[in-house]
Amino acid sequence: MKTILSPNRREQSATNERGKLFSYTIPMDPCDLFVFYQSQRTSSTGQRFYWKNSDGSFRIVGSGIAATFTSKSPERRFEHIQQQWDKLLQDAHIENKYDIPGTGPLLFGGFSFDIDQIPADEWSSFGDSLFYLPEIMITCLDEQYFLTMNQFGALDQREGEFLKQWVKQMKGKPNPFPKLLTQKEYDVEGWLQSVEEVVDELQNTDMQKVVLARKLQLDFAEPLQSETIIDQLLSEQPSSYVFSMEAEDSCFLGASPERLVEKVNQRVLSTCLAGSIARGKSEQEDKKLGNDLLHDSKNLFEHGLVVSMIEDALRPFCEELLIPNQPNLMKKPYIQHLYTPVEGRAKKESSIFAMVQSLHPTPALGGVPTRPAMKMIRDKENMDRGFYGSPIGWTDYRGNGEFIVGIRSGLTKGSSAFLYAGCGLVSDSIADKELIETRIKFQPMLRAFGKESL
Ligand SMILES: C=C(O[C@H]1C=CC=C(C(=O)O)[C@@H]1O)C(=O)O
Ligand SMILES: [Mg+2]
Repeated sequence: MKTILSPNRREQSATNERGKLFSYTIPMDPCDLFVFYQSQRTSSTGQRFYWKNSDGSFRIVGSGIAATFTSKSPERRFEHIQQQWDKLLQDAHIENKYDIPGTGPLLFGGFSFDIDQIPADEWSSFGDSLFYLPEIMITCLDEQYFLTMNQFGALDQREGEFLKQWVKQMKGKPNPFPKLLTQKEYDVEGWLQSVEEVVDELQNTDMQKVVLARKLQLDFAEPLQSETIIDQLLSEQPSSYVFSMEAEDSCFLGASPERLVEKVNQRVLSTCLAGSIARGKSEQEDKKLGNDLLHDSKNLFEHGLVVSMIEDALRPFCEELLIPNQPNLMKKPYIQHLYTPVEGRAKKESSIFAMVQSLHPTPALGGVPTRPAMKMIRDKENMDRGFYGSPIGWTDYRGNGEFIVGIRSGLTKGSSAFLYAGCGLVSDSIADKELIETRIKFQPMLRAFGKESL
């Protein structure tokens, strides 16, 4: 079981009990949220987050931490975060005239993949659950911009006006990458061996699927700055979610194609994503590969398990749930996936945290059945996934929110970076093919770190 939390973090957690929250939201002129993130480097490194949804219609950036939320009881972390959040909101003073999701007090953060894995040093700043209520936040929904300020103790509203003027004048480009010194692909032979052992289990037991991941390490000559990587992700992965969450000297970031769950008022959206193939070099080859994927029994099985699980997990929270019978293709640079969109109408009392808890991990990252698959991952992967493959996202004080699955992602810590990629193993998986699939999945993050390929 993990017990992390630096003294610094514990102190910040205590601010939750420090008194009344004052939160205040005002509209503002259009600005570049990413430039704002950059501009906060000197004042707030380690305390920033950035989020862009897949079509770019919703973006948020946060800087400074008004309160940190963690849970002392890993088994009950989802409820604990929710309880602390509800408690804080109970007597908060909120001034927000705008009925816009993602404005006003908002929590941004995520959960680790597996509370029972032995924690790795590189993830020490994140723990099992970590959420921030930002001091300053800019929200952009459909090109409408809002500034939210959160503070314990009365807020001087003139600060907001001052900040708005200041944001208007911001400019800048991120620094270039520091020099790459070494690159390490962890024990490929050992990983292939683990894949074969897992496949053997899948052929000889009731287990149907296990997702096995691996990691790469890159070491640079100087500390990494998260904005350098986000800048690359924003230009190279425009149709993915782009996210970053800093914690002390670390940052978890990536460009994920996979929504776990979105809830706005009662509308619920989720995504079943599993089954993969490369992109073609020509349009014709690309079409052929896509078509092969749509008819490939191994990939269809890998995908179908995700659809059934998501359906079962969301059903109790929804009055209505719509799921197509056949998957589509989702095409991203380097990769195409089998994709089934899910749409539902939430029951009035359904909370996004409860849905996240029930969905995590889907068989796109865990396996079927979940518990034995998680044990298998713990035993065979030889690493701590940390926040890789986990729910990361936001929820506002009105209960709207969105969480994605933190894949196509990596962690920076000082001058090192750790990149992660996994693949869904089923009984007819072939180890070498799965290795190639993980190589394709590393590609976007490698490029974001200035590397062409492995
Ligand atoms: C585990 C990852 O991808 C998942 C999501 C989509 C397709 C997958 C697959 O085909 O294996 C994986 O289940 C990853 O990108 O690290
Ligand atoms: Mg796969």
